[in-house]
Amino acid sequence: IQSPMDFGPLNFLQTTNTSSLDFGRIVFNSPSAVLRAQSPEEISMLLRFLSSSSFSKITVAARGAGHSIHGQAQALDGIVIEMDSLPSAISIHRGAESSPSYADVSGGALWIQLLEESLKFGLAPRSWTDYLYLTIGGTLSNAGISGQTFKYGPQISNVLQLDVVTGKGEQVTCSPTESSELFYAVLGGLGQFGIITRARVLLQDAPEKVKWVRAFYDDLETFTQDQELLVAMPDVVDYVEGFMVLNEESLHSSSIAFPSHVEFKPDFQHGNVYYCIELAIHEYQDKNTDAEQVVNEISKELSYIPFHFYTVEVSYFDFLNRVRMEEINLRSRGLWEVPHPWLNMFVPKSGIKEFIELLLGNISPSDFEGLVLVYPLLTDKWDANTSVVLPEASEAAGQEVVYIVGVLQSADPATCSAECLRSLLYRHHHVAQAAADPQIGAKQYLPHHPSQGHWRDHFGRRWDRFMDRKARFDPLSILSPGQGIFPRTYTSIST
Ligand SMILES: Cc1cc2nc3c(=O)[nH]c(=O)nc-3n(C[C@H](O)[C@H](O)[C@H](O)COP(=O)(O)OP(=O)(O)OC[C@H]3O[C@@H](n4cnc5c(N)ncnc54)[C@H](O)[C@@H]3O)c2cc1C
Repeated sequence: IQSPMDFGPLNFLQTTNTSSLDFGRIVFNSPSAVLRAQSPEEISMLLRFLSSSSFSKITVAARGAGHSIHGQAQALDGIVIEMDSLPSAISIHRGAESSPSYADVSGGALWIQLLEESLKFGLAPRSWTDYLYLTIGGTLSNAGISGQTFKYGPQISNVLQLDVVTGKGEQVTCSPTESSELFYAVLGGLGQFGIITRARVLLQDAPEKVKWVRAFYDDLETFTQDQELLVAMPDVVDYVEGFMVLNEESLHSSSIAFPSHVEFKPDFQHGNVYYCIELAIHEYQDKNTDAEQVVNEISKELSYIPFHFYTVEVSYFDFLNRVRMEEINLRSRGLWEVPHPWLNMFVPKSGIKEFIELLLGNISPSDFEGLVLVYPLLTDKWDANTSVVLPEASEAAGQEVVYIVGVLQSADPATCSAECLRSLLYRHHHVAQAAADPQIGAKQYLPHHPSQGHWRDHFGRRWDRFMDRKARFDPLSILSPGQGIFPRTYTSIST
């Protein structure tokens, strides 16, 4: 950028503390300028200018909360738009008989803000992420998954309408019936087709309380069988997740938000690994629900290690905001702002055993720092028109169980040097590559790939559609360069 004045009335900052930083702390690409946009019109003005200037090589990344791992919201020598500068503009609409309740909310607002606002009306979104300090636009650009996904689908299955500024600078309102190609492209679209400035998110009645259960297992097969039993009961169960218990520390750190004394004392010698199922049942004061009884009945159906079944009751807000407690704890120990070489994979049910073996062969369970999440999703709750790709075998088979495995590892520089971090990244890359083999048939969630060839493999038979959508909505490849999918094109287009 020669001078900020080149862009007329837009006010640029040279840089901010956050524009080259993300949660991963692995990639630090500096932009040339930062726009703290005040309105979608400013974003549109910038993108219109860039796509009509034939000399421009400048790229643009929307930055939500910057909770990516590999610089996906960064723009080397380009422009970062910090989306938190837009007014959060949350408005709640209560539905009548046949029309659903929904919220209109800025793409730059955080899910926690939407939760706080909607709870004032006794309403809340149906589908969540585990952590709420992420933006609406950031998670909708990926999928947005958590323990409710088996029941309601990912967050991208719970959106009625979007306002988007395309790579050409056009401001478009889109939905399943209006500019539907753009609507589906943007959902799970990795920021490649447009910038989400407003989303209309489905709401439902919020429960007051939640019965939150943890049950422990000493073998993978029983653990996954019980998880699959639970996701087959969407009428009674509201949330299902699970995690691996690899060492004492992982047992302790995962229990911070769970207010119960857990008596479980596993023996980690001889390479033993344990598992924990987490489930929740909503409690509504004004509906005739007896969550306690539901929990009792469910406990009879499950095959956990005898007696290691723990129940607590917490407010719905505290339940949804549980990871915040872990964040506060980790921050107090200086362990939040450290590198995070995370790997997330969708693994078909048929390959989960082999995948866990592969993973265990490539991590060191005794000193693993962080959490490994393992829980099932049901593919029929995902819309194949969106840009997310699930494992292809599962897509073909209609309703099917796919596991999400989240290797949420921390690399504290005090114990893990730069060399150690490189080695963790290398091992995760190796796991991702080996698991993509048809034998397991896994695909990355929140994907990160080193070359366009890898991206082509990632998208598989959906690659042509992804490219067509790019040509249509961001033909100069201006948007989200940090994903590393398309190189910037310099020729101008007529708009
Ligand atoms: C502690 C933690 C917990 C997490 N838990 C979960 C979880 O439970 N489930 C889950 O699904 N994910 C989870 N994630 C991952 C998270 O959903 C993604 O990293 C998501 O991208 C974060 O949103 P963000 O606002 O920080 O996005 P950013 O990192 O800022 O951006 C991500 C990508 O989206 C683009 N983008 C950002 N805003 C917009 C917009 N408005 N319009 C278009 N493109 C945009 C960016 O350019 C970038 O390419 C977690 C991450 C962390 C760090």
